[in-house]
Amino acid sequence: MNTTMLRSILKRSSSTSSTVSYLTSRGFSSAPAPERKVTVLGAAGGIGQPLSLLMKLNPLVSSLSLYDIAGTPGVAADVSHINTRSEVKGYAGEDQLGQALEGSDIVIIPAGVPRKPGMTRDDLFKINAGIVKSLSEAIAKYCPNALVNMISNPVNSTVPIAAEVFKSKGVYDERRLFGVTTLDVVRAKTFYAGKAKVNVADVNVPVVGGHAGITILPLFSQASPKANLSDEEIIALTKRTQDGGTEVVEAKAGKGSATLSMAYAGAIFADACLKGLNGVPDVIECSFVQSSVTELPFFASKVRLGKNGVEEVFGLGPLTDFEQQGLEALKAELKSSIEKGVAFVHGN
Ligand SMILES: NC(=O)C1=CN([C@@H]2O[C@H](COP(=O)(O)OP(=O)(O)OC[C@H]3O[C@@H](n4cnc5c(N)ncnc54)[C@H](O)[C@@H]3O)[C@@H](O)[C@H]2O)C=CC1
Ligand SMILES: O=C([O-])CC(=O)C(=O)O
Repeated sequence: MNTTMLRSILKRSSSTSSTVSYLTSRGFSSAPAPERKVTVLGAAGGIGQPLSLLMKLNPLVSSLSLYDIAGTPGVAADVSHINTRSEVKGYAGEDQLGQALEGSDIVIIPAGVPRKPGMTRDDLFKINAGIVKSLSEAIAKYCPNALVNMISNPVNSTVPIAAEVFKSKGVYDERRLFGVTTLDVVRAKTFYAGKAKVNVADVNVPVVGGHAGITILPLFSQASPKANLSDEEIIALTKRTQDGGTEVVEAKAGKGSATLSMAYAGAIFADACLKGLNGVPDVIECSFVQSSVTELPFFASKVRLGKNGVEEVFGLGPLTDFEQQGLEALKAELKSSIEKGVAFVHGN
């Protein structure tokens, strides 16, 4: 397939979603944009590979660094043949991690094990906490100013782990650490559009809280365009959004969790970070960040992205009784997941 054909296919599909505009409106040309290095840690994995592809398509990226413990030379060679702006380099094994990270503007982390049916995201803590801790130590050493997009689960704990590592190394800046919750927003938009029978490209739904089960709180009362959905429909949409990850885990029946939709969501979020860094105004996404929106130290809500990362954390806005109950109900679990991450770094 040549570039013209691919562009025309993407153009047609873009009529259903404005969020892929970076793939379409700017086409594949090298729009004048500053040099930006994006590094993917876990680039040979189920998320890492399609995410690397999507980042290769992003004209805001000038250097794409693909790191994994193994398998990255092949992924990098493959992706590097795509005729877009960025130069691609693959790095495999810990002794190449420093080189992979040096000079990064954004580090995206989908490294770690995924769920199998019957597991919760917290069941991944045992393995992924250690992976995230050692990768965060390397980020602190080699690219302490990078924006970190944490995908590895359990996000509710891995983000606090990264924060504690950065604090212990004296490089923590809360504006530069993000838990990627974009997939919850992507799902909420899709499910809402289906139920409300509105064009999915026009839909916006904030999703707040965290990224596991009931800690995922979509605010359908703030969804646009407005639709007249019954209480039962809102309850069902909320539950489906909260269980979206499990829906995929069960459908994949032991072969992992969401990878393609997550790669899409991760590419959307990284694109928003790049736009913010480049000074594009009013870039707003939901993300799990250090927060004073509630009494919890980390919380997902809408944030404005800018040249320093998070420029503004937005409050929750008016909530319905149902959403208020959901908010109160999620706090205990989210608090204990955050504390578990903090305790892990401090060895207790
Ligand atoms: N935030 C979110 O919304 C979502 C998060 N996830 C999470 O993303 C993570 C990755 O999922 P998949 O890509 O499906 O898993 P996968 O197993 O297909 O890929 C993970 C990759 O990480 C690599 N890896 C392991 N240790 C590493 C290390 N120390 N340094 C660098 N790379 C390392 C592995 O070699 C593998 O290539 C999981 O923890 C999963 O739960 C998945 C979907 C959505
Ligand atoms: O459910 C999982 O384990 C992966 C994930 O975070 C998601 O798909 O939202």
